Amino acid sequence: MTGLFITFEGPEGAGKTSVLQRINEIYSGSTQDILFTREPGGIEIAEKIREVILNKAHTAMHERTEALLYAAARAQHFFEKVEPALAAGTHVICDRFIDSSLAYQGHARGIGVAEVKAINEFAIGERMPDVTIFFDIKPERGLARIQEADEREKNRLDVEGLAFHHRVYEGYQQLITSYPSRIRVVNADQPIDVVVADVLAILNEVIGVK
Ligand SMILES: Nc1ncnc2c1ncn2[C@@H]1O[C@H](COP(=O)(O)OP(=O)(O)OP(=O)(O)O)[C@@H](O)[C@H]1O
Ligand SMILES: Cc1cn([C@H]2C[C@H](O)[C@@H](COP(=O)(O)O)O2)c(=O)[nH]c1=O
Repeated sequence: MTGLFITFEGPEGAGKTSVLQRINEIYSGSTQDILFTREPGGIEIAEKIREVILNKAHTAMHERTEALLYAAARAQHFFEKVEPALAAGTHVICDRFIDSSLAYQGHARGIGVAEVKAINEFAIGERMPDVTIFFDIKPERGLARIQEADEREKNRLDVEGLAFHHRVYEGYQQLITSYPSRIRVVNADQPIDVVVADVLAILNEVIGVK
């Protein structure tokens, strides 16, 4: 049986990475076979593309270049790491996937959701996640968390203006309406232990208890 493909999505500072790390610790030593990974990145070639996309010095990057680079990183990561794991029966939990491209490049950058979906179909075919957990937090709250986190270096997208991050949030709201059975919404503006518990409840429901 193939594994389930689960993605975490949401605005900057929503807590996706922190919760993924906590879930990883909770599931380590369990009988469940789960691979934790992230986009853009997750494997060497895609991590190199990540450095190019997120480098703050690359202010001249055209939005179409950006969309194509995310799709290229996704193709490499998907075919090299995600697809083989799913085929071997391993569940995959990925920090960001195609919905990020649809919300950030398609909606917030203004390229168009259908256009960005089309280049991603070229990159990875029509594969969508089985389940997506949306970490719901208003952009101001998420960005404030990042500002407070001294250890975190701000990347080229973090430093976009608030209006951009509002459009990202709006893009995600449209995706939630478009994919009501796939996208599950968790209130990410709660203490991290509560967010972890809410995410675990969904994971236990879809992949079984740890
Ligand atoms: N529930 C929470 N309450 C308060 N602070 C939190 C919570 N979850 C995460 N944080 C803090 O917020 C900051 C951003 O968290 P994290 O990197 O996990 O978010 P993210 O969704 O992965 O962000 P990005 O997509 O921008 O990388 C970190 O400093 C983290 O410690
Ligand atoms: C996959 C993907 C990501 N992005 C943006 C979202 C974030 O600003 C960065 C990734 O940084 P993180 O700390 O790992 O969350 O990239 C995007 O715009 N489009 C995408 O497809």
